[in-house]
Amino acid sequence: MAAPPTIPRRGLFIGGGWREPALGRRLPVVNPATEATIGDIPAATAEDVEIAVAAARDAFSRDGGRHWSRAPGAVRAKFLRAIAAKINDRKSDLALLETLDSGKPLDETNADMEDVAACFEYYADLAEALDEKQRSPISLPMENFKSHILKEPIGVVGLITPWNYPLLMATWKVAPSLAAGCTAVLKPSELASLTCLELGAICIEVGLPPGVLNIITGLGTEAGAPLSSHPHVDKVAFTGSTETGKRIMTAAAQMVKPVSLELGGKSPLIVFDDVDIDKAVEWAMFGIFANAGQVCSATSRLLLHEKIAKQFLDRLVAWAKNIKISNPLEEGCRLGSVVSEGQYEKIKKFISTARSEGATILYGGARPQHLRRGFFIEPTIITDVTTSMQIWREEVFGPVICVKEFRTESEAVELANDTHYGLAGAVISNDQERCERISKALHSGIVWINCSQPTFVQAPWGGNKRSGFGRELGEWGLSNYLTVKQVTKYCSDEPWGWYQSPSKL
Ligand SMILES: NC(=O)C1=CN([C@@H]2O[C@H](COP(=O)(O)OP(=O)(O)OC[C@H]3O[C@@H](n4cnc5c(N)ncnc54)[C@H](O)[C@@H]3O)[C@@H](O)[C@H]2O)C=CC1
Ligand SMILES: N=C(N)NCCCC(=O)O
Ligand code: NA
Repeated sequence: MAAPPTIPRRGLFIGGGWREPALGRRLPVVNPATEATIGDIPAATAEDVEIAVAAARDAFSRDGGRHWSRAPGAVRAKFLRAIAAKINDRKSDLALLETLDSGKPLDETNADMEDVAACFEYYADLAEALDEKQRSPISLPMENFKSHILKEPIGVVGLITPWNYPLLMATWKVAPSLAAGCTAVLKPSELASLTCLELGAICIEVGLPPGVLNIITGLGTEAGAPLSSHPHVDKVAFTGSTETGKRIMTAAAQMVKPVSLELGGKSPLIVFDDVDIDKAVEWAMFGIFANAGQVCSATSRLLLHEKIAKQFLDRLVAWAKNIKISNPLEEGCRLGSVVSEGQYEKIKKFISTARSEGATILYGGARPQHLRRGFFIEPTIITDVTTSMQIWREEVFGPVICVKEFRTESEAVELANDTHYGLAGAVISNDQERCERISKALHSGIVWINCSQPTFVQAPWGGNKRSGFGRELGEWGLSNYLTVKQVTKYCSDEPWGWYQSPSKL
């Protein structure tokens, strides 16, 4: 097991430097795998939001935007690449900090740090490519006119992010918004902010112009809410719960401020009877037990063809028993703790409600016996589920999968779409045409075929229905932070000639 590092004591990152919160308050940092308090983070309030937004506004318009918002994309790309390089240099200490803060297995946080660096690199490329896309002509039906397009940064953006992939979810917003030329105020989750604060330290090291990125930690109600309603914030991008998403959209609506929302999910995984059972079981496990199921796209509803259901569940239980559940710093850990006591209690409540509604806890459902402290929950498999049960309808955000059987393809699709959410869906079958049909029939923004969860920075990410709207990642992620301006020019020497000219006399 790696030695725990000391937890850096940071301030709020505003205007290029550290600053104590106006009210001087701090919040404890809890390691959920040990329940120990291991440090603290600043607790920003509306006073700090004012200062951070002012710093971002100033950075947006300083020197007419010459050094950032109107600079060539290549200038911004240099900073994004420098950040990526620092993330790579510090990969293992960042992974360790994030594991201590969130309970995620070290192998997962290491992979996440690689994704963080790759995301900064990717948007550096897109920032450069943006220069070539400027002034693209629009063809008009009148030759007296010429028109072209400018893609401009939307302004100051508020980025409010969750704890499940603390630095990665922040990066999905920070990298494209800075690539676009926006300046930003990031508000990470109070449950896991350590690595986002380290991003502030990295911004200092690479000499990012002051105020381009500001990072304020604190509670949602105290720091997130004033950010989402701030009149000088031009857009809010949010990932988190559907309830908080509604609040943010309501606050933003008062100023007709655009929002993009990446919210909860209850995504299905459909398994047909023509599959290699063990391969399919492993994807089903990855879809719900990776990151202890605290994934918005987790495939938490398993739909099994009745012909293979029994055999599949036997193998699923056998594989689940084999998962290494341990302190997330231990080598080979595949299931750490969940993020907090609150989340732990919430998951246990979901399991007890399922039981009292008549479902069967086929496997798991409790604290692993060998772990006395920490917010650990066994991988949990729930059967005998009806479509009116809470466990079928609501997002658990824990290592809990519920199972139903189906007979026909159309029944599978109907069950899969029986949800208010629409983030992701997955199908496993050897019949490629069937997979194609199902990928069209699922009401979701993401479909995985013969897998669940692999995520690539190049491909669009986001949902439908109550999973939100807007797409992150890929070129869509950049468009989120750009506005499109048309510039139309009259280029004839002739007068317009609509009104009659008065006589000259
Ligand atoms: N879709 C996803 O990726 C996530 C979904 N969730 C779901 O949400 C449940 C609750 O978890 P929370 O951490 O409480 O999620 P949350 O949605 O409240 O938190 C996400 C972010 O929003 C901020 N926030 C909270 N209230 C706010 C407000 N009124 N205005 C502006 N910002 C606000 C939080 O401080 C955090 O930075 C989880 O059990 C899970 O079901 C949680 C995290 C991520
Ligand atoms: N990096 C991977 N594999 N997944 C990201 C999931 C993002 C989310 O929960 O919103
Ligand atoms: Na924590």
